[in-house]
Amino acid sequence: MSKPQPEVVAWPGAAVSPSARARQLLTFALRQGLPVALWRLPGAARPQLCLSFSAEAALAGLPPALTPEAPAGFAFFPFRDSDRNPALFLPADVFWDADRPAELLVQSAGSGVSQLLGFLTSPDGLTDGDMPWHLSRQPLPHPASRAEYTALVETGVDAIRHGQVMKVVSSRAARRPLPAGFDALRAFENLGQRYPQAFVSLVSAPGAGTWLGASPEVLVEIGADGVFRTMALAGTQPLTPGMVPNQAIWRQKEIEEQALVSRYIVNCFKQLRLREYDETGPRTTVAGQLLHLRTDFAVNLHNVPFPTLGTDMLRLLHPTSAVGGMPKQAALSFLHQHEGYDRAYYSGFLGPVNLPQAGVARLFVNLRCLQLRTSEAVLYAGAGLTIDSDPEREWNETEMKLSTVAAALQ
Ligand SMILES: C=C(O[C@H]1C=CC=C(C(=O)O)[C@@H]1O)C(=O)O
Repeated sequence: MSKPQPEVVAWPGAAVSPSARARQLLTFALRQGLPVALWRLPGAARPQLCLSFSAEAALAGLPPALTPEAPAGFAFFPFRDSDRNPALFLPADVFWDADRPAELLVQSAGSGVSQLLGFLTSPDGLTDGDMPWHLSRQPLPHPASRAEYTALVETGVDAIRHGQVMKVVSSRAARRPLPAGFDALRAFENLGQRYPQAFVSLVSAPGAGTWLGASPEVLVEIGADGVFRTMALAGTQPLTPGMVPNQAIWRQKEIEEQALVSRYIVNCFKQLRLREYDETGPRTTVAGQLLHLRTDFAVNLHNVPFPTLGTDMLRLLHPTSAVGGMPKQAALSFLHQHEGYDRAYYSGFLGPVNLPQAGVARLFVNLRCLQLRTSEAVLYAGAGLTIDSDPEREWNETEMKLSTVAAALQ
């Protein structure tokens, strides 16, 4: 049976700016206690939004299927699936694209749609104060002090030296007060301007809270061109003034750290017995004020008949060794035992599936992100450890990574 096709409905209210329309849609969702996601794809000028009429329907359990027949919506997946951090897939009951601001794509006419259209007809003057962002009910994560993080790095290097793991990505949370008059939508727009090549997102959902981020890392992409893509992104150094990115020099530590991520991806292809992939890199890539090493992997699905490749690879890849480590299970147990806080949705994945076009999926690793709480933000960052890691350098690296999203708090 074919999927029901969404209907185009004209925006019922005044012809205000795309930003004001996004605020109206967000406000409607939040006041109704519904999940909502707003995102701006890398290189795109304007954002897109997806809203679900039921919070329960967004509780997914499994990673999404990435086939054209699968439901359209927005995936929001934690680092580890648990009752505390449920795996979400926000069905696209309403989809809005700021490139076509006067149109709403609705899945089926019903009471949710009538309420939304009623609200949009007379939304009254809205400000951020009117936006009751969803807040996580989980305890605030413990922010690691410099001494605690240093001890974690030392324990990680020891575990590598003793052969328990080859690589592990140790991370930490940091808490920052929200500035007076903080407006999450403006912060999202600000991140979009600062980081044109990032996947910028603002997701608010019951149970998960509200998350804002600017990710540089594709987890799985199936493009309109029928090409499956993923990347191995690791190794970090600052982009200093006057530096030419493709002349950056990398130490053996970063080369090895990134090569392990590439090897992990190649192993996932091997598990699926797929040999026909293209591998390009590693090359230096810019992510805000940072440089990383990146290898791109691509499979042309027109030439390789493998309809479930996206779904299968997503399930094998997450969490990659760019956020967990190698071997995967040993690294994850190390983190569970020693990291000392709940990553929640940091280093999970997120992005649109079959939205708006069936067969297209864009999933990113949830990096360079923060979680909103009542009067503060929780920021997250990690750094890949190898046998050559130096605790002070790793602390500085997490500081640099935190400053990517901290820019939204200025
Ligand atoms: C884990 C993070 O980054 C990953 C992606 C790129 C470079 C990384 C690194 O150099 O350690 C990490 O693997 C993070 O930003 O929190």
